Amino acid sequence: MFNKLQYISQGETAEKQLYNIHQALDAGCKWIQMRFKNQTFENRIILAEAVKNLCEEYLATFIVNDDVLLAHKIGADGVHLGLTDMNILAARAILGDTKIIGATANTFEDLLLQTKNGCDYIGLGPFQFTETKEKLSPILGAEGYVSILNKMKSENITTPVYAIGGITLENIESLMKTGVHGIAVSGMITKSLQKEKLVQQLNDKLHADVII
Ligand SMILES: Cc1ncc(COP(=O)(O)OP(=O)(O)O)c(N)n1
Ligand SMILES: Cc1nc(C(=O)O)sc1CCOP(=O)(O)O
Ligand SMILES: [Mg+2]
Repeated sequence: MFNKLQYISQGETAEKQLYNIHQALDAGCKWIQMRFKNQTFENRIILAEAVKNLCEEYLATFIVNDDVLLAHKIGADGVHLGLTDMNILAARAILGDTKIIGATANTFEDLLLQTKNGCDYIGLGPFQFTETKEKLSPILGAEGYVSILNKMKSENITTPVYAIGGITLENIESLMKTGVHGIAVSGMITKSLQKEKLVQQLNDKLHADVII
């Protein structure tokens, strides 16, 4: 089963991205999504190669945001695709069955479509406002997760769901109670001055027994 904590990278330059990813790995993150927007393919491939090597060294899973062809070219562990990115079926045809394909959802209808198309996990959000992403979909709040996760249960959909968007340490308990498998975070880890302690605290909360 997938790790319960996914770190999504930040950084205006390739150097800053690599630094942030290295810090997250040193702090104990075992799943990295490289999110490096508005860059040339060449810049992204240079960074992706370096991140792939680093993740191999740290025995971490490495997925690429948005770009199926880049993920395929460098042999990443997978991709994360949003509602306006490449379709999951098309991505599966390129990457095959062994690679991870994550998909974004904001509603139960999105989730139904993405799971029918065979994604491996869902990134469901945003939980709350975040400055990390522009053009956010409507905010779900804890109630949104309860409603969507309950519908999933009644339809016997078992694809793991990751909560995303503005998540802080204080939110984890209530989010885990909704039945999500884990969380995907960017700002919280990137900005932390005590990353190792934070990742330990996150993992403790993510692995605590919750009564749903
Ligand atoms: C785990 C996870 N969930 C959701 C997203 C958002 O993907 P997308 O909607 O394609 O937006 P961008 O990240 O591409 O701006 C994600 N990246 N990861
Ligand atoms: C990349 C992304 N996607 C979102 C969605 O709702 O689909 S929210 C988001 C940003 C996640 O970063 P942070 O933890 O800093 O808020
Ligand atoms: Mg995208």
